Amino acid sequence: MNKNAVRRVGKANYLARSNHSGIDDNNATFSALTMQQKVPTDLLALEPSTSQQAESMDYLDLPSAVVVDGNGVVTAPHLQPEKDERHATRKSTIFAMLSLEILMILLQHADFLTQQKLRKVCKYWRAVLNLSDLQESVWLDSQSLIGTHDFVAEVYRPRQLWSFTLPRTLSITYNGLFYQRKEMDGEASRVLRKFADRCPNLVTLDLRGLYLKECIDDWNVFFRGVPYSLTVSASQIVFGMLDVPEMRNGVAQEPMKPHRRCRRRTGSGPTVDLLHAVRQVELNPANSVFDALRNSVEASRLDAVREWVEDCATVLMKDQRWLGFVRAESLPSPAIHRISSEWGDFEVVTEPAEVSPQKVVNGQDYFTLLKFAAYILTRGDIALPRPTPFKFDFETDRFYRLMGGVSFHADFFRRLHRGKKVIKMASVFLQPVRHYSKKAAINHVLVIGGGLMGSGIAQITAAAGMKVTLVDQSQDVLKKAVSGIESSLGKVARKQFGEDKEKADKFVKTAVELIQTTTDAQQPAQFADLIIEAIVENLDTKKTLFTSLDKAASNHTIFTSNTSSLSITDIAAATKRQDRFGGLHFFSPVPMMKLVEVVRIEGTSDATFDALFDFAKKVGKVPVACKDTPGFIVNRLLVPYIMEAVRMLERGDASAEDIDTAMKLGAGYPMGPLELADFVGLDVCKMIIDGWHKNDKAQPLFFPSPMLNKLVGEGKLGRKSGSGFYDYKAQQAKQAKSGR
Ligand SMILES: CCCCCCCCCCCCC[C@H](O)CC(=O)SCCNC(=O)CCNC(=O)[C@H](O)C(C)(C)COP(=O)(O)OP(=O)(O)OC[C@H]1O[C@@H](n2cnc3c(N)ncnc32)[C@H](O)[C@@H]1OP(=O)(O)O
Ligand SMILES: NC(=O)c1ccc[n+]([C@@H]2O[C@H](COP(=O)([O-])OP(=O)(O)OC[C@H]3O[C@@H](n4cnc5c(N)ncnc54)[C@H](O)[C@@H]3O)[C@@H](O)[C@H]2O)c1
Repeated sequence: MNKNAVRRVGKANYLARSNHSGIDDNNATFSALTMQQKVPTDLLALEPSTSQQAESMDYLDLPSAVVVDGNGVVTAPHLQPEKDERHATRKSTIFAMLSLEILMILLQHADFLTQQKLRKVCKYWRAVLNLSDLQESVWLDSQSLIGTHDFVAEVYRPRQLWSFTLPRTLSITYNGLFYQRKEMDGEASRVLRKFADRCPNLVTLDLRGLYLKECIDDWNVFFRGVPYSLTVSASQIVFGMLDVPEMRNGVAQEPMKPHRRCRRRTGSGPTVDLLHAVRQVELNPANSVFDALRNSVEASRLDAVREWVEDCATVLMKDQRWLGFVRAESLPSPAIHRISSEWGDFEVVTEPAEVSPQKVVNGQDYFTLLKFAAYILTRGDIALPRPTPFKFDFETDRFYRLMGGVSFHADFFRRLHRGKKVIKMASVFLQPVRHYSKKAAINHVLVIGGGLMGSGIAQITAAAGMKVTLVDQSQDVLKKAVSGIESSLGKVARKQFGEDKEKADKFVKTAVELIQTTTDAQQPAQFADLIIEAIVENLDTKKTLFTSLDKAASNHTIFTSNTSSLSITDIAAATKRQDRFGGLHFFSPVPMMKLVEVVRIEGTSDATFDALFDFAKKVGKVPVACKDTPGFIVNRLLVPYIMEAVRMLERGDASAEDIDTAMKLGAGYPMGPLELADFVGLDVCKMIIDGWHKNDKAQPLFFPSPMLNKLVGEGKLGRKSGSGFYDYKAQQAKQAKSGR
């Protein structure tokens, strides 16, 4: 480890001064803490505020944790990860930019203060976020991003940005971008979109800066994918930022003015904070939602809080506010205009804010919020609302949903640092979060295997509006798959839109455009929310694939296999993500068969199972729940049935045609058993039966079939190869000619 990596600083100098955000009290904070608490003397504190300092600190070399207030990072562009080759190999390095305030809290509660004990910090941090792998979390305090969008775009290239493989968390404090609103249109919003694309499990965005209308559009884009979040952040109703005017009946009698300390500066600062205060305040103490909450918390009626949480959808509907980003309370608009004309570098947008009186927050309000959040965090038994109660209505922009995650803005702590109380509260906050995220959002699906099943799965997934990456071993197979998908989508479109060719074409085009193909599964695995494996029915091959995917994929990614006959448990054993593993057994032809068996192994978490169930519904299927028993439900019955038909044929008891006709007309099956075996693929049938035979040699039902083996040996795999029990060549040639 580089000697310079850890700087042991003197007591009076724990952290460099934070020169952003209009608050210069970090040293004061630390002094206060030093007096009150046993503050360490060998604290690792990296907050390089000059590039010189930053250079000497070389945090990329740290073994397990880096605590950097992002402010410093901007001044040290030479620390761009990609410029440092070591970065690429240093997977064990945690490049976490924790906010200074959180660090302070950690310091109070983690007696970690030696380099060796840094892991303890990680533990705490993990506890806060319930991250299973801190290595993949990045805390971006992007106050630092002010005026540095190029830098950001440069540094956080998709392949380089670790947060792109985040399991669940990326926190972006986004106020800086407000100040630089002109840039917001271009580079920054491009970067933002990338974040949003790549971090569908984004937990918290504190978008203080997204005040401007054009920013709000970005905001929309941003939040489409945010599944888990309750943001509690009223902090920007800032103490010390405003000269508080006389209030009558809760209404400011004159426009608020920026505090003299907070005159215009060249960084993020009061403008941002002030506007945040008027525009984007979550759980705003001035609203009735907050009152209800406060009353409950203060009266220690925790059940009422629970009710409140569970009921918040209703409350919000009634109040026409959003939880999380509650529709803003607003300062009296003259105040906005005044500030606007004084500071003059931003546009005032009054829409869609509702104008209503703004109360000034007092310390008690903060505590209430803090208590509330701490309570939510620490009560594992609270059933936090699932997304469903929140009508996630893109049309009306009600896009924010309350779910399992809770995030604080660090300003809670900043503002309260003087009281011991906050430390106490923070200790509550730091309790492990047991009940964290619920269901994963599935926006990007990686389908591996572009054969019969994989291409069908890719088709229906894209048709349902999700991004798909389809992987197979050769470009030829992929080309064939895409052309098959196009033609199959054409049939669906014809059925759906009849004569309306324009609509039909658009439907096909939109879906096809959502499908990308590649022969490399590793790269897209980093960005997928769900992986569906539909490759050859061979346990070793599947395990090899999953082992490599487990390394490449993001932590949050759910893995599934579409296996017909193998044990999902056996396949999942190749990975370290038993909780995010399950079976998704589709039926052939995928676009037409309505069933999906959702298979649960012992380790499958509820969240995973729910997400898979939901996914099946989202792609238009009817899911059924299955245990991981051989053949699940359908194949347990289907395999013996088809097998008996093949043996009947082998014995010469009846012809293929008669067996099939008999079962169609006598038992009402849409296809006869041999037709079906051809349809499924005789190689698939053989692999199933061979596998089961291997597992249970004595079971006569599973004895190999010479006829099946012969056909497969001759490359007669059924429909897909042009012949099997039947010959399809003539039929296929006819279809090709007629274009059907
Ligand atoms: C001794 C050792 C032996 C070993 C044996 C071991 C065997 C083990 C076998 C187990 C295999 C398991 C495999 C797997 O795990 C599980 C399975 O998938 S099992 C297979 C399940 N599938 C079936 O059972 C299919 C049964 N067949 C049907 O239901 C129908 O035949 C059909 C496939 C739905 C087709 O219906 P038809 O009416 O016949 O077909 P049409 O061609 O007329 O089409 C009807 C209608 O649909 C439209 N259409 C056609 N294709 C598509 C498409 N791709 N997408 C969308 N729409 C499509 C078509 O245009 C028609 O529309 P319409 O004209 O009606 O408007
Ligand atoms: N055929 C069915 O009716 C059916 C139904 C349900 C489930 N399944 C299951 O789905 C899976 C796929 O079946 P199918 O019928 O689509 O088979 P298929 O032979 O049509 O397709 C398999 C595809 O996987 C590709 N492949 C093989 N190894 C690969 C790898 N390591 N990486 C990427 N691609 C790879 C092959 O090139 C091939 O294109 C099997 O597990 C099968 O048991 C099949």
